[in-house]
Amino acid sequence: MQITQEAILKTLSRVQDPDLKRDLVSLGMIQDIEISSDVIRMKVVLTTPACPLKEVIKNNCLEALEEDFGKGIQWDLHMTSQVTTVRDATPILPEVKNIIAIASGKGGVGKSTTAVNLAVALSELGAKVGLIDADISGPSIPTMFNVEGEQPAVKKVGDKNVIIPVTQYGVKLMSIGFLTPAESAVVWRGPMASSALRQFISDVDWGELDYLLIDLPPGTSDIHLTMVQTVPVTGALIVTTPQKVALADATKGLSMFRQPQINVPVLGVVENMAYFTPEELPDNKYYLFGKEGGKKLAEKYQVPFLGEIPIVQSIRESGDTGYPAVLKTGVTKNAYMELAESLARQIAIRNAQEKKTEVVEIKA
Ligand SMILES: Nc1ncnc2c1ncn2[C@@H]1O[C@H](COP(=O)(O)OP(=O)(O)OP(=O)(O)O)[C@@H](O)[C@H]1O
Repeated sequence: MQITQEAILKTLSRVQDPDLKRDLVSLGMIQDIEISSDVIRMKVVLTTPACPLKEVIKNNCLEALEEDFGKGIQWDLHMTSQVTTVRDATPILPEVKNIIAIASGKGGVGKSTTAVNLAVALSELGAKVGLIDADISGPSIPTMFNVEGEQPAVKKVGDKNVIIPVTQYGVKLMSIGFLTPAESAVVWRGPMASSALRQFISDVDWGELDYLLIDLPPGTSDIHLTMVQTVPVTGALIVTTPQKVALADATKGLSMFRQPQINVPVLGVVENMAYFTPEELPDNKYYLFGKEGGKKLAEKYQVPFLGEIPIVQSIRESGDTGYPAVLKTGVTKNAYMELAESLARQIAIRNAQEKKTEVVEIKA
């Protein structure tokens, strides 16, 4: 068969993205085909740099091309990515593609730890990432990133002052902890906390981001409502531990996002502290809080189960010293990297299959 752009596209229209269940050509993933006498180059544009199926897709393309055009041709497939979005260009966060809420029902289940390690993992995988610490009365992000005491700069854009986020480990950060001394016990009234979150969303110079994660306070609160009233949230990740009391609260959290008037897609459930493992013996697993509670919750509510994070001493130490566990090697790094890939994958699936989220309007 003669090798033309049309012929190549026809061949590759047989190859499907395994997650999106559509062919690569109609998804616009095959770009910039260059045919020369010794090599044929093209870009394969994936939906996220964190795509765990990169190799599978590449091999499927090469197989189809060889099948149609025979062996002996040198194909150069440049696997690249452009994170997808369903957001419109709005005045609020126009360059932010996906806004992801990290929520839990119960306090202390490791929501902030998960948010921190996910943000760093996504950045390590090549995405542009921001993280808002929306836990206004108990901010922990500055400590977990070892940036306590940092003060974000302010710059003037037109007649408006905008805050420059603090950047650490490749992630842009904003937290009330940067604006109030850590030891001062600020009692935030609901409206003040809500206005702080609104400011973090609209008065911070976030620039271009693939993923902006919002680490919410536990439970369901005014802050949750403020978030969904201020920006359209792409989806929510629910963090839980396996024991019954945590699962009952996680169910409430999950149901809140699903209420018809809120209607934020739940991207999945992650089970933190799923089992204890000594780092030097990662095959030894002790199910201190019961087994597979998060998984069963995900099954019951028909949302994806995105993975298990074990209890490991170094995860706690990493939080306290401000050097996220995902930056170290070993069992914890792998767990968080896999979780980041699963989350990015669910965001791409959600963007391909579901409508954009609308900002919630509360009628008086
Ligand atoms: N997988 C884990 N292994 C070991 N320790 C963990 C793990 N996950 C979280 N922790 C530790 O548990 C404690 C609570 O975690 P974290 O602050 O992330 O919880 P949270 O759900 O965000 O809490 P809050 O309700 O205050 O928002 C911290 O000391 C943290 O280091």
